[in-house]
Amino acid sequence: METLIETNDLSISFGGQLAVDSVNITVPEKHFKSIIGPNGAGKTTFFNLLSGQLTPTKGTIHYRGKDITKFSPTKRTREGIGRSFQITNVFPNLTVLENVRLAVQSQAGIRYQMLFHFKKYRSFEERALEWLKLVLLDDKRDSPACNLAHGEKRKLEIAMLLALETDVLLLDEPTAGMSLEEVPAILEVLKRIKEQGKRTIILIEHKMDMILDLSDSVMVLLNGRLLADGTPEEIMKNETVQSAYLGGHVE
Ligand SMILES: Nc1ncnc2c1ncn2[C@@H]1O[C@H](COP(=O)(O)OP(=O)(O)OP(=O)(O)O)[C@@H](O)[C@H]1O
Repeated sequence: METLIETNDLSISFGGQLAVDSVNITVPEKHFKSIIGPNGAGKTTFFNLLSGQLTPTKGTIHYRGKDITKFSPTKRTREGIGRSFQITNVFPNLTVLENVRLAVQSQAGIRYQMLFHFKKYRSFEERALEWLKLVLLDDKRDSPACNLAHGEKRKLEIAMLLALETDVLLLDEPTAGMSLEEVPAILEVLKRIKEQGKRTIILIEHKMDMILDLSDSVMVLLNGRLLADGTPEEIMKNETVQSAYLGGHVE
């Protein structure tokens, strides 16, 4: 598989403190990589470096062999790296379907065109419905977005991200703030996206047990440094990971 993303010596410091410290990773195409680590380990900062919200103090990021270290978030999305919150905010009074349709239109590059042919509009809507089906939210297609439960809103965000058709999906804790009942539905959505076999997924997740099955690899950050990077089995067996992050209590 072709390497999609490669970081070299990637580092950023805030006020002299290294939040991400010389991280080297490679992510192949169609790979599912999870990032774990305790609070303050640097996971979100690392994500912000990948998506372009932050510029590194040192090091580089390559995407398909191209140096994108200085690219803006918008330019990175155009290149193929999508992150859910880069999407224009969900419009609360529009329906679920309309929100996704707008994301489809945006991907087609006609966001600012007020009038277009009805047939084209229908094809955008059909495409939007496909994304809604993939995230198991098509039954809510006509609900205003503001009426969705928290878990459903996260599904909507994922559908809108999918609609941008980027090769890479950066998902920052999709289950955050969810009730226990809502978590399996998001897991199912992630599984479906993975099974489609089209995207490379990089995911931050605190609920480690839930992502082990899905992940091709797991990277562990601690104090900004890459403590380990390997298959879920390797990570679970890794003694440094067990003592440093898991407190030695891995079943
Ligand atoms: N903009 C910033 N300015 C100063 N320090 C920052 C900034 N962003 C992050 N940090 C610091 O960098 C370190 C890593 O934070 P980060 O949010 O990336 O960790 P995290 O692993 O995502 O944590 P959590 O699991 O709690 O979200 C922390 O010490 C944090 O205080």
